[in-house]
Amino acid sequence: MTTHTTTPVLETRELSVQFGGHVAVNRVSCRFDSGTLTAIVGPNGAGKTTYFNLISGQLPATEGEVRLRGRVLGGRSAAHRARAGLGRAFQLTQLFPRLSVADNLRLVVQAKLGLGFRFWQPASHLIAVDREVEALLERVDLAGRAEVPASQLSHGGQRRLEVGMMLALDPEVMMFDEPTAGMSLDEAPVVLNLIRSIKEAGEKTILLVEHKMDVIRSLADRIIVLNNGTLLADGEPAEVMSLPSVRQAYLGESGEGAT
Ligand SMILES: Nc1ncnc2c1ncn2[C@@H]1O[C@H](COP(=O)(O)OP(=O)(O)OP(=O)(O)O)[C@@H](O)[C@H]1O
Repeated sequence: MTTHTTTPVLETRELSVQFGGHVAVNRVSCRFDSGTLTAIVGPNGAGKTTYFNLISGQLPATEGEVRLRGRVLGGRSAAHRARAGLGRAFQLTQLFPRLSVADNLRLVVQAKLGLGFRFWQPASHLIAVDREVEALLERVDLAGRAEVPASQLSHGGQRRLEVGMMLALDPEVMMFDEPTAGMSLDEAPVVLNLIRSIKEAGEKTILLVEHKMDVIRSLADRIIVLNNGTLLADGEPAEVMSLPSVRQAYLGESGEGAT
């Protein structure tokens, strides 16, 4: 049995949720450390997004706990968990569609800096906010679209803006649920390179739900495999993906997509 001497950044213990008679996530215990990127994989309906929802507080657990730096988050709301350091790039639910791209980011930056939404601010605060917004626009490759309403961005642009909003919060834990889904071939690398650079900086704990094997191979230090809500395997990517039980469950008996 592995013994752990340090407190992980994030931990789930026996985390479970049941919908009616169906156990969608079943006693999943996992630890996630700083500077690591863990891919959460599994077949459709395995419980990946539900596991994310339990961690981020979108969904209350039936049993078990989520701990951030050792502290049980209990029934804390998603907003509380975000403030505590659990960030998630949502799927287009956080944007203010009529506000410009820059203003969407500005709202988050102001909230993060504790400036709220007061109209009158010292000039030094406004300059700091503008600088931060400009840097974020560059990072998500939206500098050229800064004044466009968020609703007019492409799907991929909106998803990049959401990533920017999560970066603006600068949470300790960053959760990405299929971050390149629906993106064009030239948009996806922007997000993948961004995730890679965050990982290489080594300060964040990154969780990634992803189906694409090439993305997983290029980014993940570790894979956890869910199947029918249960943790099937946990370890180094090549090793885990070669396990017969994983190939059977995740890739199907044909082994399609295994390479
Ligand atoms: N709110 C809910 N009410 C009832 N059942 C739910 C709810 N949310 C998820 N489920 C069920 O829980 C199971 C896990 O769903 P989940 O979306 O987490 O799977 P997933 O691994 O993310 O799948 P996919 O790869 O297709 O996105 C599925 O059987 C799903 O139908």
